[in-house]
Amino acid sequence: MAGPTEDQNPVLEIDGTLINQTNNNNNDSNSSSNSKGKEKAVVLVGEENSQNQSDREMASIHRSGSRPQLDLSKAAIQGNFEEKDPTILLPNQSDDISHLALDIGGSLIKLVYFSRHEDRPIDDKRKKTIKQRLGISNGNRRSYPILGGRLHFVKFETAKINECLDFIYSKQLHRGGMDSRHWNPEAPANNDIVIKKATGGGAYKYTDLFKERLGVSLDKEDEMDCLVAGANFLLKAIRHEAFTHMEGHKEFVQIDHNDLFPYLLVNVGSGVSMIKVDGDGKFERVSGTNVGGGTYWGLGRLLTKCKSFDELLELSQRGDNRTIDMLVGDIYGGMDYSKIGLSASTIASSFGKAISDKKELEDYRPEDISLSLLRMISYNIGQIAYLNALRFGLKRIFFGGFFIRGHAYTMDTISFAVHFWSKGEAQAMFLRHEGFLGALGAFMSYEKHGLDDLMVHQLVERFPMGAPYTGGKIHGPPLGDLNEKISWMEKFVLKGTEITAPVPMAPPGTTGLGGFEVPSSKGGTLRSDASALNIGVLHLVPTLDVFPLLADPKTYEPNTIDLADHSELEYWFTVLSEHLPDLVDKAVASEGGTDDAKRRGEAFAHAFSAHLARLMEEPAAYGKLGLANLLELREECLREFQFHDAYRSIKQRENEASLAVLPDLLMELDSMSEETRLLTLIEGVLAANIFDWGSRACVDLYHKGTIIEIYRMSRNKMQRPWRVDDFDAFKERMLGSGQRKPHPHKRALLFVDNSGADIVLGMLPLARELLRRGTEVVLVANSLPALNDVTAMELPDIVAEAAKHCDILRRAAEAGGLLVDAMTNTLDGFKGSPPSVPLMVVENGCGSPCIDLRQVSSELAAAAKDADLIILEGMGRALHTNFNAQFKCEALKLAMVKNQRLAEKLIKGNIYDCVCRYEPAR
Ligand SMILES: CC(C)(COP(=O)(O)O)[C@@H](O)C(=O)NCCC(=O)O
Ligand SMILES: [Mn+2]
Repeated sequence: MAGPTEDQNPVLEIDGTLINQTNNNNNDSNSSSNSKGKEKAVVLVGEENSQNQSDREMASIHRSGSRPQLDLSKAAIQGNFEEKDPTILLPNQSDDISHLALDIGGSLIKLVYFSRHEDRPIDDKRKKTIKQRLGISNGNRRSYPILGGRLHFVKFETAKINECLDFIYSKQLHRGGMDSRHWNPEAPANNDIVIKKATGGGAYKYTDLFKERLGVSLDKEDEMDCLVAGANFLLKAIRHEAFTHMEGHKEFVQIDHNDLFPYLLVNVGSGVSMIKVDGDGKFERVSGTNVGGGTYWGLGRLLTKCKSFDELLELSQRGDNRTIDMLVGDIYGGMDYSKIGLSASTIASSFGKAISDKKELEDYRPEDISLSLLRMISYNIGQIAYLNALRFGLKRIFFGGFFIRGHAYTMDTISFAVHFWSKGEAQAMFLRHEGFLGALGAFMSYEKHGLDDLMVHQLVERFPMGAPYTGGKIHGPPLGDLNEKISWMEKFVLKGTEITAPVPMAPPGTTGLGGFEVPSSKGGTLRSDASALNIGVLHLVPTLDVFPLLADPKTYEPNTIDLADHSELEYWFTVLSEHLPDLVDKAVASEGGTDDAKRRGEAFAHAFSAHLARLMEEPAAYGKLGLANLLELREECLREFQFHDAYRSIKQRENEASLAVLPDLLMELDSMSEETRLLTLIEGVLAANIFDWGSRACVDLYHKGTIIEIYRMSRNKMQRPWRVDDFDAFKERMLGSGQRKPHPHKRALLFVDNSGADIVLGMLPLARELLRRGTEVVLVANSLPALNDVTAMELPDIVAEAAKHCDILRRAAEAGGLLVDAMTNTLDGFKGSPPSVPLMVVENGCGSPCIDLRQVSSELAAAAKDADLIILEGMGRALHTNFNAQFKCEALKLAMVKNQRLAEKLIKGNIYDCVCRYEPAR
């Protein structure tokens, strides 16, 4: 396995005698007080050892445990229908508010429920002023309450309906909250009759049981209506919902919303329905077959004595159908029937060998019987589906229903049949939420819930760990609190395999040439919840938007590195695994190092490792996987175990130390010519980007020397040309050439990265230069913490501190609403100047070191409208993601590459090389 190598060969060397001197003097920020200019700038980074009281007491950020609910301050609005994104808020209600719909089938109960977790609103002045400044109106899009919350998918065996009822009860999903038609937040929780939407035969069969046990009346919805509504919703709203599966290879299909209809929906449950879908609510059941999942299970049970569907499926993994199926080769003496295109291995007759053999049932292996049966039924469904697609001229066929269960072999077999009969013209596609179409459709039948209006960028899928149900499969009673979640995690770890063991999936080539080979994953056991783990919780975040300056959102791909390449996946898997112990230490320290924090730290490590293991086994398990997703998953996992900001004290210390040397740096900059200053500023950004606690090589450096050494050395390494060096083009745009003086940019969006030197000594001075030139500056920072990245919440204080030493920053921050009280006593002598262009701060909508510009905060989208320059800074935002992104306006991508492998791969360079990529407007 390839592993990180850069720390064995560090290219960056620290000179002088202080290299091995452990820097314990964390408070030594005064050592810079006499320094002038960059050579003497002293900023200290210490060991992570002095978690002091004030750190612990620092106000923690109370946000959603997951993707930020971006408009928390509006939470108080409560149903003002004029607002763009009004939220439903129950006063005095601080817990989850939940709603549900059910699909009660013959074998499984599928439950979709919604929870709205109420976050404590933050009194964030920045938000109010930024909204005013940017003129974010709350006008148009919606005229009714919108869901901001989460959609959960859970399933139970119908035979164990009591477990389902217990679950509903313990989650209080049976209580009020909506009437039969629409959300009704004002409805008293103890309504006498509560009506819940349900579909499937069980909605009739179990009416009384629901009434008796939960006091709930089931409002029946038509099954076909629900299937179609569910499928339409998923195909429109989830980016990586549909995929093809051929010969073990899974590929996600980007569905164009405007070109979705018509399609054939094949729902394979106990029986099979084939539905031609022409639009929302427009469909016709054109065909079906009684040979479906129930047939496989029923016949299989009789023939093999298997106790469950999953057991039967698992058997098939080890089967060889040639012992029981009659093949073309059996008839043609081992030869192909090539004249009509049939290979010797083609099944001529399912179970055909059984007629001629003088064998009894006991003489056949149950494994072979199961496989033969599975292929017979899958081919048959695939073939009938194709014929119906042909009949109506439909290009696309989507297969759903619980028969498929994400089972590689089943999907391959169906795909092969469609491919074979259509001669490659038609394609079978599968849905990640295959089993939940009906339940989702029933949920959608509540009017005016806003779901049908959600766009693909407003849904974020998350994969929680440490809950008793993962991706639809219940593993125990629901958990009341974090403590129970951790206990559950510990139990799982003790048990050993269940959640940490990867799911064995058939490797590529499952069906082999022509789809007629036996499964190649012999001996592997299919986990019963193999498919269940493939879906997470859908977070509905109505305030997310597509970044409007993307040149082409349709072709935009945030990730530079595709982890479908297994060697890449292995490499990054190793990097993240090796970083884990240090991260856990930091996380635990950030919570005061208590026993509780240690326990949570361990649970986090197990949960994250389990995710990594799962993804190593099947990279596409959670949808298309890029490096940005892995890095985000880590942050999400931390938040799930309530580590809100693992690097809080490090960030604070580095900010203070950097702010202490800022005046010297500014003074030095002001003494330079315009041209030298611009170069020094860009150098400064690149050099200061070395302060990155996510890079192993950098963290090793911090342990070897003081920050002044690192910073000085980093700046000394800045000789041009950089590995990617478009500085001259950027300079020409900024300063012109000869007599030509270019017009300044109107508004620049600066996507900032790390705290400390990175923001204070790198990006803020650059922002100041732009302001000085008359360009409005918007600092775009994370909504939630990730590593040592600076957040939008933290920035106003940093700017205010910096503004004490700088009149340009002060006036701009005042104009931008960042400073409420005008300050006096400024140091750099610009008093009496005219009002400044504003300096603003907006949050980007993410809590990750990377940024997916298809899903940003609405305030960033609003700020982007007038921007003509984007500056993306750092490895996460400018290299791992967006390195290849193209924009409608000018873009400058600045980063130091702090990983040897990435440097080689991306820029054919070495660790600590720099990227300064300038791209004119498209
Ligand atoms: C997590 C990061 C993207 C953060 O980098 P940044 O955006 O702060 O420049 C980067 O540190 C990273 O890719 N780290 C993992 C690789 C390594 O340890 O070498
Ligand atoms: Mn960073």
